[in-house]
Amino acid sequence: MNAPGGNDTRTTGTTAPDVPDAELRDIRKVYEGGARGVEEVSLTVGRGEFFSLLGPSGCGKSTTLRILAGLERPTSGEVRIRGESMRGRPAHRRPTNLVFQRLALFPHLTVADNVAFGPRLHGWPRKRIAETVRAKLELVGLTGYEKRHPAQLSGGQQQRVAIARALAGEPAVLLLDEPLGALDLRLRVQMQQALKRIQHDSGTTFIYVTHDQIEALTMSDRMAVMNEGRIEQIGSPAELYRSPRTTFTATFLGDTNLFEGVSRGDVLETDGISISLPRPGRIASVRPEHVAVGARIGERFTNRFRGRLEDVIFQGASLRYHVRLPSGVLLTAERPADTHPDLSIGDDVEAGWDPASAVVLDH
Ligand SMILES: Nc1ncnc2c1ncn2[C@@H]1O[C@H](COP(=O)(O)OP(=O)(O)OP(=O)(O)O)[C@@H](O)[C@H]1O
Repeated sequence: MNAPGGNDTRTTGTTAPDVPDAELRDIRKVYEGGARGVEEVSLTVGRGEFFSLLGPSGCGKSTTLRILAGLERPTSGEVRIRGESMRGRPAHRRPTNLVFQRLALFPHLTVADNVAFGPRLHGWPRKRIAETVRAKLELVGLTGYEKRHPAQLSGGQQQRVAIARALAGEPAVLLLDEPLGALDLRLRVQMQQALKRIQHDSGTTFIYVTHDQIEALTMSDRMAVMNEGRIEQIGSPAELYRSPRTTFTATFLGDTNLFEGVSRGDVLETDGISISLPRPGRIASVRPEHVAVGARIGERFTNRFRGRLEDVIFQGASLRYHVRLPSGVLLTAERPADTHPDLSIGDDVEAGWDPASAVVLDH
């Protein structure tokens, strides 16, 4: 039987396994000239976690990552890695490594020599270097490519070499800044799965910056949604998707029907309609997949309205419906394509949802 939190066999060194791999405490960064990078960012990333920083351009993701890496000094606050303060410690002496969108592979070196570069610089014994190169290339699925040069590899393969190289020095935390941003969509999806597997198999903690919601939702164990230099919410993808606390998180992670109005007990008066909520509140979010639509829908959808079907959008596995209510409110519903009711644009339809599927938001 393992001690609490002590079931991680991947622990290296002498640090207690329950010490988180990375901690940011009240980090604030004001750039020279006064631009605000981040404000009051605090987060804790555990051993072997795949943790993402997600948010729109300029929200402070890269600033946060660069502060962790030691490439940027915080104006205030503290960075700890495996329990140790990183204050005053330069990037090359931190147990972290960085992978960027733009690869920095050495074009004149072979794949094996690229991966061996860091360990050689640190004077590792030859046998250990050879074993590391073998193991890391196996990890990223590039056994047999040792003697090739970067120019002889596809974009995805080059990115795998960059990951193998970044993992060669056994960093405590691998920091990845939009590493798949330059790849086309198909390759990107393939590489997302590959990266997730590499992270899992290596047991290394990954902190991953992306502005792509799907990427963060599909890859992360936990994630932080960032907005204007602050963290809006931290949680597992399912928690954040199902129970967003703010309008920003609800709308940034997937689509939603948002209602804002006057709260009267559990009823929200909004834009000429009244809807029942699971608890009192002024703002509520209802995901399209929770909205039923049909000529008639069941009694259990107590929030039930008649309207005009304005649009039916085929999305492959699902259909998206837009229903305009007489009050002008537009409801979006999404249903599996194989269960779609026989409806045409212009039809008078019912749309509605069970009050329990609404989420009341803070602001
Ligand atoms: N070197 C710098 N000097 C001044 N301001 C900066 C600097 N780097 C970033 N900023 C500002 O800090 C804020 C956060 O930038 P940051 O690059 O961290 O955002 P981001 O979320 O990574 O954005 P993107 O997805 O576009 O890379 C922005 O307002 C940006 O203009």
